[in-house]
Amino acid sequence: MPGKNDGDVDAFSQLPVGLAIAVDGLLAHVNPIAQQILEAEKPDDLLGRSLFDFVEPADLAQTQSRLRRLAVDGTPNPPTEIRLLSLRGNLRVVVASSRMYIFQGTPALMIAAHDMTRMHQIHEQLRDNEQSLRQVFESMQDVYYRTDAQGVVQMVGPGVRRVLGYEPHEIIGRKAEDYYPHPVDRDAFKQAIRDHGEVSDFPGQMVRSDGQVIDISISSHALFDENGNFAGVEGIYRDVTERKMLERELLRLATTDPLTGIANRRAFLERASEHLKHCRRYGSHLVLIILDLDHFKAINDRYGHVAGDRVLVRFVDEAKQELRETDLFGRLGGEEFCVILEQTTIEPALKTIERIQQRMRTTNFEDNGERYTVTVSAGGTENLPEDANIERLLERADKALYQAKNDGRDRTAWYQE
Ligand SMILES: Nc1nc2c(ncn2[C@@H]2O[C@H](COP(=O)(O)OP(=O)(O)OP(=O)(O)O)[C@@H](O)[C@H]2O)c(=O)[nH]1
Repeated sequence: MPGKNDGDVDAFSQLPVGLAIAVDGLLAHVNPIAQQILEAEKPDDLLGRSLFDFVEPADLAQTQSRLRRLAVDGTPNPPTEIRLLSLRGNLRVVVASSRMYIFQGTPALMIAAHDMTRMHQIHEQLRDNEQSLRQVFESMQDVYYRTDAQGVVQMVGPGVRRVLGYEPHEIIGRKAEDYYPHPVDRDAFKQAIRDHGEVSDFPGQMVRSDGQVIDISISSHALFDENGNFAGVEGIYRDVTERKMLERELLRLATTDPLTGIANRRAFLERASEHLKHCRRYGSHLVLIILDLDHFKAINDRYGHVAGDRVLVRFVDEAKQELRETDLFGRLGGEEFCVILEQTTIEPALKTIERIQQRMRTTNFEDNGERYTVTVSAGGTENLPEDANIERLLERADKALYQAKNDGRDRTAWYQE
């Protein structure tokens, strides 16, 4: 016998939602979309079966209690997310609401369900993607950051904890330049961004929360608003302190004489050439002197190579006592050294060298139970306007040194035309 609402069923069936009617908990009617949701080929596959056969076990208790409540007080259930299992065993996510209904004269339950499975899958996927992105972001060695046009930090990644020792919220809202020990570094960075719109591996330094200054490398680009106005900078920076330390150490090893710690031949000649260029530009004076230990071969032969090394190291220490920080001092090789005294003339230079020679005359060495001293000969020259390179001065100083050796050693000779 048709019930008073039965005429509606056909109309409901046209709705773009899944519709199911259950009498005594058993499915009595399903529309095509409900069929689709539950992956049934024909209504008969579903009719007569319990509603709860299709509810995912985890959602079963809650669904049963909601439907029981509806049967008691008759108030329609608001839309709620429920997980279903289709006939093929696939998980379907629906948002369902239910109400009482009279079906063929019998009290029944009408359930309308909106299929959210695809949406749910997209959400899950997005959540997974977001989680992986967050993980990447969290474990990133670099610090992501974004500033506004005034250089105020708008966003900073969690890497800042490791690199600068601050929590991201402590940095956000502050000026990026507050963390630069040298304002010129920040100025150079801003200029590069202005000139090129981006920088890659740009060097700089920052101060950590514990006060330690670290070396950083920045790769960033300028941001612009919709009107094309400069709106800030976005990019990453990374801590390169260790790399810089290694680079400095490599440079030190490449430019230092390992025995005495002063400049090696190559580094000395490079710096000497710079000095000469500077003197030529400003018409200033410099004096170049080669210092050579006397009869050094005999020291090695008599007391051994290690004793010879000790003499070389001691000589450098003694000479340094008489030289100024600004004087250039290097080892040309073997027992041959070179000094460049800037902005000076022969007279004061001679006095400096004489003091070095005097120190060596009074420095006693003791090996194999014997005490001995080592003397030093020197040959010097001044720069001339026509000196185009440092080799010219070295040649002249070498000739003067030869003269000093010939004249009896332990003395200084000056180059004469
Ligand atoms: N112990 C030591 N000896 C070195 C080193 N480099 C070079 N020599 C030695 O220094 C000696 C230099 O000898 P020579 O060039 O003949 O000069 P010299 O004996 O000082 O004689 P004059 O310069 O004419 O006074 C050689 O025996 C080299 O083997 C070094 O790093 N350590």
